[in-house]
Amino acid sequence: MAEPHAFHAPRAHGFVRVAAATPVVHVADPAANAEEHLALIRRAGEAGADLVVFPELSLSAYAIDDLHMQAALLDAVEAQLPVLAWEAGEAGLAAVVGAPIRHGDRLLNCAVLLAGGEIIGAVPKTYLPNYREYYEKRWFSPGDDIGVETLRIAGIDSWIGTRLLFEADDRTGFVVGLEVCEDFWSPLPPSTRQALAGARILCNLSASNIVIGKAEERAMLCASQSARAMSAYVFAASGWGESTTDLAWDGQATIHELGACLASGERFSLENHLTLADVDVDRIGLDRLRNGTFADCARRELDEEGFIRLGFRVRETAAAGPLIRPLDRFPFVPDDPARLDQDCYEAFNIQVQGLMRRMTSTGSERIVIGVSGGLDSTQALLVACGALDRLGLPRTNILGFTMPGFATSDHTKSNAWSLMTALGVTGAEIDIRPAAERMLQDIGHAYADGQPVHDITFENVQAGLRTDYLFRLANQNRAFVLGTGDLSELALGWATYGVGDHMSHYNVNGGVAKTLIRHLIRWVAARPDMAGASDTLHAILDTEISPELVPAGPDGRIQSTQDTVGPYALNDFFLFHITRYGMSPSKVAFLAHQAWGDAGRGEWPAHHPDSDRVAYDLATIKSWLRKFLVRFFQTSQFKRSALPNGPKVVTGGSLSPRGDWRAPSDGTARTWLDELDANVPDG
Ligand SMILES: Nc1ncnc2c1ncn2[C@@H]1O[C@H](COP(=O)(O)OP(=O)(O)OC[C@H]2O[C@@H]([n+]3cccc(C(=O)O)c3)[C@H](O)[C@@H]2O)[C@@H](O)[C@H]1O
Ligand SMILES: Nc1ncnc2c1ncn2[C@@H]1O[C@H](COP(=O)(O)OP(=O)(O)OP(=O)(O)O)[C@@H](O)[C@H]1O
Ligand SMILES: NC(=O)CC[C@H](N)C(=O)O
Repeated sequence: MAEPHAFHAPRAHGFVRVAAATPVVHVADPAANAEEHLALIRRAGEAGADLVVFPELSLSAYAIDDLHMQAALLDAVEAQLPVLAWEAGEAGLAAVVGAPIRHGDRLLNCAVLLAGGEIIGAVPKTYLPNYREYYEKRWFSPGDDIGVETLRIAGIDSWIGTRLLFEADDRTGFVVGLEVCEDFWSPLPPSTRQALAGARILCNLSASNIVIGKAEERAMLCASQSARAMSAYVFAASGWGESTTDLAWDGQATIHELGACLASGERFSLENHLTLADVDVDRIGLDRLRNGTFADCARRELDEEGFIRLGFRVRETAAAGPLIRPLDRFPFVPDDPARLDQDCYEAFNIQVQGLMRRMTSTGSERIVIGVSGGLDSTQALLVACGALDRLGLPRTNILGFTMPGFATSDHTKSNAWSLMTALGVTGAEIDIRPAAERMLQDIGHAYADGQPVHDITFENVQAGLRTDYLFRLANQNRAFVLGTGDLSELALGWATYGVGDHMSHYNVNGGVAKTLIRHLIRWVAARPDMAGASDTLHAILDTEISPELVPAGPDGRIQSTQDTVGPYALNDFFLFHITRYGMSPSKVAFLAHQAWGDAGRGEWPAHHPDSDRVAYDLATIKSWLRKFLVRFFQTSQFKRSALPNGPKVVTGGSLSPRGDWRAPSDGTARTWLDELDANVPDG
């Protein structure tokens, strides 16, 4: 069978497969514990893991009190380390195990990294809990004074210290920092400095007894440490089998990345198990790079002694297959209904307050808007109603104009009228066709001679005239023109420049992606005070997206936006990953294929119509991504460089030249297209 293309392996795109292990524990029985470790290391290797992390003191067990001081026990633990190191090498991964280690005349509570048949190094616990139910200082010495020292263990020379990081050979960004349980309950966890020194995967080996409410506290700490230290955080706590003399153990295992939970394992299980996730160390690196504060903090906080990186080897072959981590099909639309509700609430209020502020500062009491019966002008109109309501101004101060042109359908026009009526705004109609015919005639366009020429000029004459009317109506009514173009259209340059729908006095939609606008309209439609407009809003949601600038062809097919620019679902996916993280096109294609390659896999946002639950194969993704790259990097920046004001709304970023996105208006897409062609197969 032919080898799958390297493109299909998560590893090729900067992913590291990580496992948090929850072994069944045997009290003070290192040989039995080692058997459980061996089984889990093998299983992790079979699952394609690069790193497996065991709990604190996993070889001895944690709650064994004075047995920690028994020579036979300590010898037995040491004896298992080379055995496990060999197995880790066989499995092609790095294993981090918990062990009591003698160093000079001290006993240290250590995390030990094993790989390639070797004991690579050990990191001692810095903060030993000695309060309430904890008595660790009775047996252990804190390791905070040990920077980097040699360690003689099981007859082998290795390294020990709190200034150790571990770096996989030939795997950019696979840099590991280790800490032990209580370390991350301290106000300054050692992993913070490890991250500042370059670790992207922070591991916590824990023996954290369970009491009610504690699992949530741990998850909160993991989420916050992964966010604050801009890292992945792997937490593995002891479970079933630890002594219940005075305490109980739930075996909590979680993997977080940049504040979000990628995986969390079953608690209170009686079986050995692994919690797996693919950590995106490439994304962590990209995020650190574009956040200067991280590097500034490293410069301030790291002293001259610094950290030593110990290299280790993991398997060279890269397994293809599905990515093990949550991946949103719609990066701007959360799948969780409660989260989506919250996002809609915030987005709508950001838009409304943006407009209110501009109205109060300019003393404007009236708004002029072109109402097409399409999604964008509908959303802008709803925002305008929200702003005027909150300002205590009558909705009749919103002057809505429907302006049929050569391709306006009765359907959208009647939706525009129903909407304006239901919302109680002042509606009016201006037929732009006579003016458009006159302009086409004046400029000598073939259409004026009766020829069916529907070129860009023909389109932009209509879009331009609408804008011309709106601006003059604004002068006449002491109003300002409300813009409607959304974030996705800005990314694609899908608007008529200057004298066209590109321009307005203030645009509330410029920060909202098209895929989110749909949900915002649905969210507003569900409000009790919107009952009168709800049917129309749903009719608008069900209408195919079209500029309606070119008349339908002989087959009756209307001008479809998505037939030309590609599905907004894909374009928004590309936009998010390219602008938020600066990911390369091949990685974006890989992620898009993982998210969209199989309609039956993963979550869909609430209310997403069944008929739209489609899949895109790699060839389709590649071809639309190519078009997106040309539009985004080459042909549309000049439109974004001259953008009306409007609020940033989504975390993905805004495209305002005064905000998140500055770029030259005379760039080329070549670098991105070359990368796409070099690294993405055709199918
Ligand atoms: N880098 C640059 N710096 C300065 N100027 C640049 C430029 N690149 C092109 N230009 C000039 O810009 C002009 C082209 O831009 P522009 O006039 O905007 O025209 P263009 O982008 O060619 O066309 C507008 C497109 O937007 C679509 N549209 C319009 C209105 C509403 C909707 C909708 O459904 O949302 C869609 C419409 O179907 C059409 O495909 C040319 O005259 C060109 O010379
Ligand atoms: N027939 C029309 N009457 C009034 N205004 C229009 C008409 N067609 C377009 N416009 C104005 O031009 C803007 C741009 O048109 P466009 O087709 O992009 O937007 P839309 O129809 O509101 O939404 P969508 O692009 O989601 O279909 C509209 O939002 C609207 O303000
Ligand atoms: N093993 C430990 O370091 C346990 C202490 C930790 N603070 C806990 O609450 O679980």
